[in-house]
Amino acid sequence: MLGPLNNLPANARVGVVGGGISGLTFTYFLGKLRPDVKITLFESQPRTGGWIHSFNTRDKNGDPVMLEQGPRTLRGVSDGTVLMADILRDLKRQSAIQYVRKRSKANRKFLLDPNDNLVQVPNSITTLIKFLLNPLSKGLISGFLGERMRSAAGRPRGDESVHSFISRRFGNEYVSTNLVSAVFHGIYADDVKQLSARKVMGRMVEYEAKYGSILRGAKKSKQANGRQLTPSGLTPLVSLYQDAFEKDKYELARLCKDFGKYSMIGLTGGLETFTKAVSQELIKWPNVEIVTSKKVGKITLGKMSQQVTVSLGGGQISSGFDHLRLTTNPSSWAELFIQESKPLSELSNRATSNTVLLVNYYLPGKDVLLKGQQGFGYLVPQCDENVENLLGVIFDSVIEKNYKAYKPVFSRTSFFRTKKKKDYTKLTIMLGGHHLKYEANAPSKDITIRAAKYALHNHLGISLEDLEAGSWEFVTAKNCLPHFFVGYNEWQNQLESQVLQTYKAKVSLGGMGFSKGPGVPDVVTDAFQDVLKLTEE
Ligand SMILES: Cc1cc2nc3c(=O)[nH]c(=O)nc-3n(C[C@H](O)[C@H](O)[C@H](O)COP(=O)(O)OP(=O)(O)OC[C@H]3O[C@@H](n4cnc5c(N)ncnc54)[C@H](O)[C@@H]3O)c2cc1C
Ligand SMILES: C=CC1=C(C)c2cc3[nH]c(cc4nc(cc5[nH]c(cc1n2)c(C)c5CCC(=O)O)C(CCC(=O)O)=C4C)c(C)c3C=C
Repeated sequence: MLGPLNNLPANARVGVVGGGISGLTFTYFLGKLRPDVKITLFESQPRTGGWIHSFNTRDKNGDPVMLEQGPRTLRGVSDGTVLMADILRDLKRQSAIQYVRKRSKANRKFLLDPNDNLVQVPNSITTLIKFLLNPLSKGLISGFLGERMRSAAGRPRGDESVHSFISRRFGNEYVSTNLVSAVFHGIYADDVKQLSARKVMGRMVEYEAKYGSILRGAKKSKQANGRQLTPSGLTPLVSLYQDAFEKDKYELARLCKDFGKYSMIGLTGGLETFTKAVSQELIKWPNVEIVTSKKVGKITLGKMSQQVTVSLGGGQISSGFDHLRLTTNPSSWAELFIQESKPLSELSNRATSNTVLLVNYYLPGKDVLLKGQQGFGYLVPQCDENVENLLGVIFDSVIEKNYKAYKPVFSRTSFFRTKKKKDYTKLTIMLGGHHLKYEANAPSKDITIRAAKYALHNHLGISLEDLEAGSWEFVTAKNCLPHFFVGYNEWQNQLESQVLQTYKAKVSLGGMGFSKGPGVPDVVTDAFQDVLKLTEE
């Protein structure tokens, strides 16, 4: 949240809407910094964790298997990841942390070319040559060579789409539709022609505004900044965290240094290991109450008391909050604000979101991915014909097999060799996203699994026999990602200021739609920053 927030009075009551990682970490930071504050967290589902869902099931042989039905990895170079690792250490769960090295096979990413072949995103001279020879690279060399010379005069005053921005800077539309669109499928499940350049590539937009070119800006800012660390080896935000919680500087500096070297971080048992550990901790705290299976409805502000009330369905209400934190998807807020302010509710109506169809495939006893296919997974650009509405496929088994256990120097290492696990294939096929906007209803489970099989057979050459021999799971992640439309930042500022005004700075906005980015580390950082604002003296 960009705006200022009121300081919490002593013994204040705070409500938190949403028990995903945003709501849980907000509650954790606040409950720890201010034990006098009584916090109630409301979650509409029977479980906490939100989109973080490591689903424990059994394969066809009855053996246990964990399938990620949401996020699975965290950026290494990220303050939020450092904060999460430190929380795990506090909860004595740091042994769950694992990482992927930058040079690991699991860090190889592929794109699907128009002939349904995988082409590797370059990480060496050989892969660069292959990549440049692929039809997907059309316009890339000329685009790059001319980028510095290309005038910024056509720059619009306001926002524009990612497609428009990239096409202007690279002097053709191919770079956007063939390459950039694939990357944005793998973060926002969205269409480059509908995504806000300012929201999702703000830094590049700033480079153009300041230096007239993305490449010139990137060079200048690299020379100027690098990764900024304080003299103690902490980033500015981790330094604030260290100060707020009186943490050991050296241990945090070690995390910042180590994680900066890793391409991604995961957790044994899946990312839900984190949200479960935090939930289990919070239920022990006397100042925290977690209320599950309760959907927050309308939010109102008492005229006399100036305290916030929420309705919980069936005529139930919960009142007397000095502050309410919203961490849910902005596309559901119009109905929350309707009773307090119609204009605010109407403004919220502008928010929409994307739905992802998620299919998990698990085959025990065999790795069906070829040697050249071993990597993180592949993404599908918008230029591909793509009858399946595929966004991309993640190769979970490759990631899992290439994880290394994170062992800080001061922890004890095991001298016992771990037993070699049996081979297997685990893939997550992600479909839908913006492609679904043109369909009246999301396709059924059967149709979606059939589309996933078709894609795996055609793109990876997996035999129909192996596909039939595996276990299949399907989940519709309905409205799981905010749609960052052109003009989003302006809308966000407007909505924030109207919320602050309407609810007298007693309601704050967090979660994916209001953090710096949509990733797990971003929402955790955002939760911490807003807790600081509420508790600063
Ligand atoms: C398919 C997919 C893959 C992803 N992959 C990655 C990845 O690899 N790396 C990464 O960093 N990020 C990834 N993300 C993003 C990541 O999932 C989010 O950053 C994170 O889960 C956001 O957490 P949250 O708490 O803000 O929101 P949510 O997880 O959406 O939690 C919100 C909670 O609020 C509850 N709720 C909703 N309405 C109400 C109401 N009215 N009253 C009470 N409760 C309510 C919901 O049930 C939910 O539990 C991915 C997202 C998706 C969908
Ligand atoms: C290469 C295959 C990938 C597919 C398929 C994919 C699908 C997918 N991802 C999201 C949402 C997010 N992904 C994020 C990070 C991320 N995703 C991939 C690759 C694929 N994603 C990589 C290599 C990474 C970076 C590594 C990591 O940070 O984990 C993020 C976080 C972005 C951030 O800034 O931190 C999100 C969010 C969706 C919705 C999706 C469905 C198609």
